[in-house]
Order: sequence, then structure tokens, then C-alpha cells
Amino acid sequence: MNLTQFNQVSAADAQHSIEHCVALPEWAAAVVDARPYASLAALLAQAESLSQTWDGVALAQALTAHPRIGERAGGSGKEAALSRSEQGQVNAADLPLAQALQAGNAAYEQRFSQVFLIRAKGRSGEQILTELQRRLQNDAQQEQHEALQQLRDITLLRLEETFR
Ligand SMILES: NC(=O)NC1=NC(=O)NC1=O
Repeated sequence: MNLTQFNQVSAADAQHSIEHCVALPEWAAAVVDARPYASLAALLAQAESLSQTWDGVALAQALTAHPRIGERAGGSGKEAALSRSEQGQVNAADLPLAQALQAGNAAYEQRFSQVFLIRAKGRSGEQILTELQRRLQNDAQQEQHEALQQLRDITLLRLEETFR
């Protein structure tokens, strides 16, 4: 779908076209409500602005749609396919890395009671592991702030790709 179509289709079709970006329907509805957009840049700016309202509750809800790093997302949905491609640089054949990520994910979930979320696109498995180990040192408040920023990054990347 291109931006012109996005501006012109029904609200329901417009929402459906961006729901794979993040599992927060209220956010998608607000993005749709702000149509028409004069440019992709305007759409991305509005989407980013609307994501500033996200809090711990939104994060928890969104995390249900993000498989763990290093785990292949199951299912045939568009989100699962996106997760697989986003995590494409995590070399599942590198067993020590896979084991380190698995241990890191477990430690993270033990400490923060939620899945570790990172914008995986463009990051190697080693870079993700380094970030995971760094963020394990965060306190709860700092980590929620960082996890929300990663959720925004993933969401806006997916949104931009939808219209590219
Ligand atoms: N737990 C995660 O960080 N998952 C993900 N990161 C991405 O960039 N895509 C995902 O599914």
C-alpha cells in the first residue's frame, strides 16, 4: 500500500494495513485518525509522537507479539515473518552465541519479569548480546525507558517499510 492509498481507504482497511507494526490497536487507530498525511515523513513523525504516550502497560501488551531474541517466531502471520527477518543476522548456527542469548534472556526475564526487547534489525548477534548484558545492569525505571525506546524503533522501522 502507498501513502495515497493509505489516505483514501476506509479507516478499517488503513488500520489493518499497519497493525503488524506493533500490537497496540489504540495507537494504530490514532495514526489512522490523523489522516490524511502529506508525506511519509509526516506520517512517521505523527506515529512517533503518538508512541510517546506508551507506558509499562503498553509495553507489556506489545511484548506479547515479540518473540525472544534467538527464538524463531512461530506462526504464519505477518508479525512472525517480520520478526524472523529482523532477527536474520542472529546466526542460530553459532551455538555458544545462541546459548549465551538464551542465558541472557532468562536472566533478563528473572530480573525484569518481561521479555528482553531490542531493535534487532541491523544488529549482529554479538551486538545484541552486548546490549543485553549492558541492560541487565539497568534499574527497573531505566530499563523500562530503554525497552520502550526499542519498541518505538521497531514499530517505526516496520511502519516505514510498509510504505516504502
Ligand atoms: N525480543 C525481541 O527483541 N524481538 C524482536 N526484536 C525485533 O527487532 N523484532 C523482534 O521480534
